[in-house]
Amino acid sequence: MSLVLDAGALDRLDEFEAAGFGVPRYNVRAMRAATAERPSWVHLGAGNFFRSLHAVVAQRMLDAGHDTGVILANLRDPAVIENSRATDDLFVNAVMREDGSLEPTVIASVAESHHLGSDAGWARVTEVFESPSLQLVTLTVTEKGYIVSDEDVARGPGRAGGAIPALASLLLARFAAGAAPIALVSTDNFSDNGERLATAVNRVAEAWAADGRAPAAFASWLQDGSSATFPSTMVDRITPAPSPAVGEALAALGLETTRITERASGGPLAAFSNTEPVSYLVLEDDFPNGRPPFESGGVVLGDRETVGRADRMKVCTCLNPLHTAMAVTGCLLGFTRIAEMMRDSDIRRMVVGVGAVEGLPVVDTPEGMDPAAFLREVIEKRLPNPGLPDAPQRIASDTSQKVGIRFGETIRRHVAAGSAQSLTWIPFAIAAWIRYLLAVDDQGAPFERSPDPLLAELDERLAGVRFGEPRTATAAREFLTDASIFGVDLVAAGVAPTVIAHLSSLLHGPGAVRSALFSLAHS
Ligand SMILES: NC(=O)c1ccc[n+]([C@@H]2O[C@H](COP(=O)([O-])OP(=O)(O)OC[C@H]3O[C@@H](n4cnc5c(N)ncnc54)[C@H](O)[C@@H]3O)[C@@H](O)[C@H]2O)c1
Ligand SMILES: O=P(O)(O)OC[C@@H](O)[C@@H](O)[C@H](O)[C@H](O)CO
Repeated sequence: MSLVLDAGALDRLDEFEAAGFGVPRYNVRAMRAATAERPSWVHLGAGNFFRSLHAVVAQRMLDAGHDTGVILANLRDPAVIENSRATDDLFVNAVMREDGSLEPTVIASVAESHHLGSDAGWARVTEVFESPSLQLVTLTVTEKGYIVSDEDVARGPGRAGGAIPALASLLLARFAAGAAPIALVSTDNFSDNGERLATAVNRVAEAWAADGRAPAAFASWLQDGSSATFPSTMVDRITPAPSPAVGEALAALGLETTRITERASGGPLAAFSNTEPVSYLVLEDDFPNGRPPFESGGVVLGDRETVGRADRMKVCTCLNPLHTAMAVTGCLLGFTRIAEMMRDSDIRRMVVGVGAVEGLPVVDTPEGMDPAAFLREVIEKRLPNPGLPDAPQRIASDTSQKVGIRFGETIRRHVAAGSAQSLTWIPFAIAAWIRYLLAVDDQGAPFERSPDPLLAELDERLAGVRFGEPRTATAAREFLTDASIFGVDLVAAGVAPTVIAHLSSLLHGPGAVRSALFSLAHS
């Protein structure tokens, strides 16, 4: 049977079901009409993670009887929304089980999708923001998406700038249209992501209010604590970019729409997402205009403290620091799959060292969760999942935006506990990142680094550190004082000497990364 995701697919869902695909249990057309009339949820940042987490949560709520879906908006590349519309905003979410089998589901919870760079898209999303029924906006715009440039602020309201000024402009329209309350929900991988979003949006609103581009009352409205809220979240589901192998497995089930294209702005686009079985969405329950019935979508709701602890457990201790350490060493050692790296005993020891030995002793325990059990599941099941096509190269993207979040909190806690000087695996991971930045792999061959907004600046700052010259490791000392990168001044924290010692070993020449890793793993 040949299964095609197109405008007629909604009439052929029985064929998808017969071929083994999960299908929506609700009337998709009725959901779209209800959403157009009473929009409730907008998502900004139409990436893979949205498809495998938010859209799945929305589908579960719809299956359980909720009647409105998600309005998807993307700012940057028009191809992202063109890709969504090409399949009538339908896609397949393929869950890759640890036994190698596949669980595909047709997801239909995206009611509309809009490119914010087009007149029509901006007008429709503005209209949605003006609607009193809108309850929340979620974001996955990557860590760098929260950077607000001075030019963005100077440009004033409109859609030309980055994600945060665009969001502030849409909120200004909401304020002008009656100022109904709203929750603004960051679902990017920061600890305390609610606060981070609030800081970014408020900075823009205050600057516009100060130079008369927005009423002063707009900035106060955003900050009064009850009109606009910024709930914290913990989000978790390892979602690699769509992989050709998963596309082939879906094609074997009869799906025709499995082509993967490369977007001009980088990254693949497909009519499917691929992800793991485990997922967590923990939300601070602070929605001033009401909220969808998230409980029926499998979401855990809690207070700020609970969510913050869950988030720090995952982002600062039990998952993302392991990922970052694996990403940079994996790229240096020539790996292209995380699961394969987990079969390497030295790398496994590094992962245990970063998470269990150095992270767990200073982690906060979130209510109802056990960090040691969470970490065990990450190390024993999730990272080694052979079906999950995750790559160190994906995870290495934007490391400059993440290294402080991944390691800074743990280092600060060790400083407070007086144990910072005993750290060795985290300093090794930081040294490996600097070694990675030299763009020479462990064989001595050049490799292409993953995108990162600071690459050019980092090259300049680390120009004195040279492959094959271990003594140049000390040239990184000044860089290690930069708390805006590392979340803490590593020299003041007493961690810099260990980083420099590791970096010196890593700079010895071909084979030095493997040999330093081996020595540390066996010390
Ligand atoms: N993929 C995962 O496993 C995963 C899991 C947990 C959390 N997250 C969070 O979700 C984010 C996105 O992950 P993804 O897998 O969807 O990535 P992706 O590359 O598939 O999508 C990234 C999205 O962010 C937008 N974007 C990129 N740079 C931007 C910028 N400077 N300003 C505004 N928007 C920008 C893109 O247009 C796209 O919509 C991550 O950075 C992370 O914070 C991802
Ligand atoms: O998405 P980033 O860039 O913040 O980090 C890369 C990965 O560590 C991340 O995407 C994980 O897969 C995810 O956090 C798992 O929930």
